Amino acid sequence: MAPHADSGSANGDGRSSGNNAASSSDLFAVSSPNVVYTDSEILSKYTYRTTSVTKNGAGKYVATPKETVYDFKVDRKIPKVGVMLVGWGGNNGTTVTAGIIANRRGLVWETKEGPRAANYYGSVIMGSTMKLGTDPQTMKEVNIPFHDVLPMVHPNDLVIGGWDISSMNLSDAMDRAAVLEPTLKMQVKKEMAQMVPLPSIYYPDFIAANQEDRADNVIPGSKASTAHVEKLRQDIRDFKAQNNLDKVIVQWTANTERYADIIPGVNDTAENLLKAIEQGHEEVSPSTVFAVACILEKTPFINGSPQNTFVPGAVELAEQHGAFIGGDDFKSGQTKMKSALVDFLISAGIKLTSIASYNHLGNNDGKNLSSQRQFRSKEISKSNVVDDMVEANSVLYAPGEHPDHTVVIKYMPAVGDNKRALDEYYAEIFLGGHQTISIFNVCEDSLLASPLIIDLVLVAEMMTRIQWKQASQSDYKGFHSVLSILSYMLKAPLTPPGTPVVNALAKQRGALTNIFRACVGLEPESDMTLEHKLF
Ligand SMILES: NC(=O)c1ccc[n+]([C@@H]2O[C@H](COP(=O)([O-])OP(=O)(O)OC[C@H]3O[C@@H](n4cnc5c(N)ncnc54)[C@H](O)[C@@H]3O)[C@@H](O)[C@H]2O)c1
Ligand SMILES: O=P([O-])([O-])O[C@@H]1[C@@H](O)[C@H](O)[C@@H](O)[C@H](O)[C@@H]1O
Repeated sequence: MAPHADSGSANGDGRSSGNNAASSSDLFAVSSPNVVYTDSEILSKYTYRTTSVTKNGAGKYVATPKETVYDFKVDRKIPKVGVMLVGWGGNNGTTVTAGIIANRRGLVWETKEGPRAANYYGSVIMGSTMKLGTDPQTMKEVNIPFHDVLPMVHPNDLVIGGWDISSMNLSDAMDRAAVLEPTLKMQVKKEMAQMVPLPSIYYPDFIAANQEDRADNVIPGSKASTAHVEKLRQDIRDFKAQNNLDKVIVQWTANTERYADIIPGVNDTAENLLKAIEQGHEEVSPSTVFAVACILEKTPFINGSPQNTFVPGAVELAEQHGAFIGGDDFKSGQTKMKSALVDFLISAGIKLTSIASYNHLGNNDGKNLSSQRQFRSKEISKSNVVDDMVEANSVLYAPGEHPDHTVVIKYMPAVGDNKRALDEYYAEIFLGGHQTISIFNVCEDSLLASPLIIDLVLVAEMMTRIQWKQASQSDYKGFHSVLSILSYMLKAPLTPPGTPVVNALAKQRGALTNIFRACVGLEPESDMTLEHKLF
């Protein structure tokens, strides 16, 4: 039976934006000489204001305000978009698929707390708002749904497909995942039973040996090959054609792999990586093969897991082909909390001295992470999330000084997908005092990660329709291949080579918000509210 994708047709009484029409925000228009709406584009002239800081001969900082004028161009036509998940049959893959079907059909289901209706809670794009501005009469803030700031795809309209080394159809896999209420599952299982993951590549050494019993849906070959790259490229082309799509976005939500060694002559450059794949080098991981296939297909590829999929050769290849990549590791619960709490403590002048992060979970992800080499990938992504905030505060921390930080993950099958996260934050406060913050956080991991999968698709796709140039230039071009704008959804944000990593959650959200605002000629969100102070 040919693998089936989710239909993606926006029917039923779920909300849909209606595909393939030039979309204009019904909610607002910007009235400015710097913003022009045509039928197909939004053209805006944006003055980007920053402060350049240098040191003079006396070692004193000199802060110089700087202005750069950019022209942005947004394609208003909302395309028909497909998303292909690697690891489609997993907890996240089945959950996000069921969630989109439930929203598209406006489903309601009974629970012991009463009826529950489909929603997109936990999606920053679908569940949050941004300040548009202030009403001059009432002096009150006017906030709009984040999704309405630019002509973005609606998740109800996404067509879903993907690959898995497990042949289980999505309905049985949803049962295996044990994430959703039976009263919801019974309403979507018929559609999901028709969805069967495409066979995938499987190189046993990269994931835990305990995953072997799932691997009954495998493309022949246990190491990288050009044939594997070409097969995956063909899969993408077939999916696009079969579903009459304008675009496809691919996301890795398969198991966490061990780190790949970075080997000069093997994966350090684009040329060497392609040659290593051709030669079947055993240090090229399945996720890197997927990344290469997507780059060559100019299909955005996002890594939702912590392994170093984007070896230097893969990044260089993406840059050469002008293809978008993003990652790493969905920032869903314990780490999301950490990236907000650490920012709060340190920016409040409280000297955080130790962070103990423990969690246990019982899903297949936890089973895979019970293997040391796969855990190490996750330990890295969960540990580095405080670095930027610590380094930014030289009042509290001497160069090289940082809080103690430990990460522990244990596999406890009994709790399934409902991860228990226990954190202790210990800090020095005024006059030798201490503050101890203990958090017990039950994260239903797949219900927290699935909305991020949606956000990553919507933002990555939107970025394919945004171009820029400096006012003095003639030709527009796309953003850099490494989509650091995705950082808010990721634990270990990938950034263009040589650029800094920002983990502070508020800064990440600010970047996403203000870049999208700039694309319609609006100034960054400012909480100065001078209009409420200077009168
Ligand atoms: N809150 C979260 O759930 C969360 C947060 C951050 C990161 N992640 C990461 O997301 C990934 C998926 O999480 P999950 O809970 O869905 O895990 P899961 O184990 O339920 O699903 C992973 C799926 O990937 C499949 N798979 C493994 N290797 C594959 C390959 N080479 N090609 C295709 N499919 C393959 C497996 O058969 C399985 O169905 C994990 O790497 C996890 O660490 C999850
Ligand atoms: O909650 P969070 O730190 O963002 O991320 C989660 C970890 O706490 C958990 O141990 C791991 O199994 C999940 O894949 C995910 O990474």
